[in-house]
Amino acid sequence: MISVQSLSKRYGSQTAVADVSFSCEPGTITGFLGPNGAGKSTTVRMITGLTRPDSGYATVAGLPFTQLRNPARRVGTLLDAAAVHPGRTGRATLRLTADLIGMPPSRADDLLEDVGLPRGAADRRVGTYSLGMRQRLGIAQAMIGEPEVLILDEPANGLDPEGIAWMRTLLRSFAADGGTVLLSSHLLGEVQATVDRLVVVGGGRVVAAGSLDELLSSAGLVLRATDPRALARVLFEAGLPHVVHEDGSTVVDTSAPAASGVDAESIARLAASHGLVLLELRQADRTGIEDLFFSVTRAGGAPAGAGRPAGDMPASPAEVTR
Ligand SMILES: Nc1ncnc2c1ncn2[C@@H]1O[C@H](COP(=O)(O)OP(=O)(O)OP(=O)(O)O)[C@@H](O)[C@H]1O
Repeated sequence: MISVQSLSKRYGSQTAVADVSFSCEPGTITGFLGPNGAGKSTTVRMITGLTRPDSGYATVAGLPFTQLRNPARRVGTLLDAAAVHPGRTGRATLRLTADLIGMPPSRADDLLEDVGLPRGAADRRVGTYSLGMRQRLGIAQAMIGEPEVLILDEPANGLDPEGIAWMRTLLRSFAADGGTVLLSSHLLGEVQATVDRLVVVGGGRVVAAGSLDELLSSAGLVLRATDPRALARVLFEAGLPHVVHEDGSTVVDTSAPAASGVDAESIARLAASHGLVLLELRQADRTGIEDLFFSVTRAGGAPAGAGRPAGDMPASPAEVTR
């Protein structure tokens, strides 16, 4: 469990993080998204005790990070994969960490295999590693203490598509075993395929938060019927806000209060009850998370320091900050 309560941080006149709150539950992967300079790293550094907040606090596994005894046994962190001694081998690096936190050397050897750094690579000096290999080593280091929480800053950086798929499987299995994951990333597609929940920041503030399904489905439902005009009439009579597009599709705005509780099934039943044949019925997530990302960061992502409160944002379907 990670709990972040009203964290704020300024550097001189620059607001890096302003009143950020969210929580990450066991068994879930939370994506922490935002454009460059949005305040992700500063927030992660405050959660992990590396940066002191001006106000607010964060707890991990029930305590402020700095108060955890042997924190690596509770919380695994990957904040900078480059911050590893280049002269040591991958195996020596992991064995040293294992020794420091009271884990057996065999744990290091097992993890090297698990993260895809077999003997040949594990016994080479880290200085010769590619960025993707360093990320794999960094993930192994984060997991070596068998923690219950993982906090990873841009872990997919430098991984090839096979590596990204591997990491996704690894994190999903960690969460399936009850682990909590906070994953900061600007790789929108990667986040979409991996996380259950999203916290999106812009200009140091949370501009959207919620489950992935909730945030994506807030774009609405796309319908296509054999008789689009009859469909529009039925939707109008049902009081459901909708837009008919030139290509013949109709989008029902399920984020509107009048459409509260409306989902694909209720729309399908409504159409069927009027004898309408639907050729298509799906969430309006064609551009998916990318659309969400740009809409919320445009809306709330004033440059850090501009001090624009989240409440000033134009109403947007993605505005479900809780
Ligand atoms: N040590 C520092 N001193 C001064 N300003 C800082 C410091 N650290 C961060 N900032 C500023 O705070 C803001 C947020 O930075 P932060 O690194 O947290 O963003 P980010 O979302 O992690 O960005 P990126 O994706 O580029 O890493 C930026 O405007 C940055 O310039």
